Amino acid sequence: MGKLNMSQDERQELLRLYKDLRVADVRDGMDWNMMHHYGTVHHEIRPLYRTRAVGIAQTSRYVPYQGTVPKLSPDEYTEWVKWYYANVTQNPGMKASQPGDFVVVDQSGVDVGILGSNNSLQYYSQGAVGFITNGGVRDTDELILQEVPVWSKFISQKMNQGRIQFDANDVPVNIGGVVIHPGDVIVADGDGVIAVPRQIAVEVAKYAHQELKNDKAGRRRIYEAMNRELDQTVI
Ligand SMILES: O=C([O-])CC(=O)C(=O)O
Ligand SMILES: [Mg+2]
Repeated sequence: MGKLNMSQDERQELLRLYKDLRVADVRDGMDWNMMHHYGTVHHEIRPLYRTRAVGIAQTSRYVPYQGTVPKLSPDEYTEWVKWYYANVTQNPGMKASQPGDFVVVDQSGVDVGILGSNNSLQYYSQGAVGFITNGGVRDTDELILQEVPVWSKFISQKMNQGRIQFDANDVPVNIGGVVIHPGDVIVADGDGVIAVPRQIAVEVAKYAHQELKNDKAGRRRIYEAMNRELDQTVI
């Protein structure tokens, strides 16, 4: 698969349209486009902490390691791990290409913490806005401290070597029952993750905003009746 063919104009427009939408609004916008069956990533994929992120999918896929681990001394193993990360797993793998990327990782169910506090911070510093994997994350205390927004299926203590290998970048991947294509819009918050196919993203945003607007007005009336101080969710 080649590089994503998306103009900067389209990218900026999609990011602008989705910036303030809640996952629930986007869900509604999909329903309003007869996409009831699609977009919602399985609810077992959860945020590490309460946060939100909106970005454009940058995908990569990993599969179980098909080789064997040679019998090595600990010092030889240090070298082997370097070789493994440079050639089999991380370095040829996930990346952030540009600001606004949502890093989407299909790790084929392998029990490793493919995302940790180091690699995710690196991609975050390069402009990635969020991370989702259908597998594990590790270094979770630091991920929370660093405020890197991550959604995952589980926490895993394990490193990659001997367990998982890189397969492909920029391909459609199955994340929690949704095929996420490079260029799809990803919205994630405390309610989980939803992916909007790029082809319908403008239409979906239109009706998502309709729902958000109605919801704000309705809750604002209740706030006022309660004499409750208004916050940014109702103004
Ligand atoms: O090294 C890894 O594969 C994942 C990790 O712990 C990190 O990036 O901090
Ligand atoms: Mg680490």
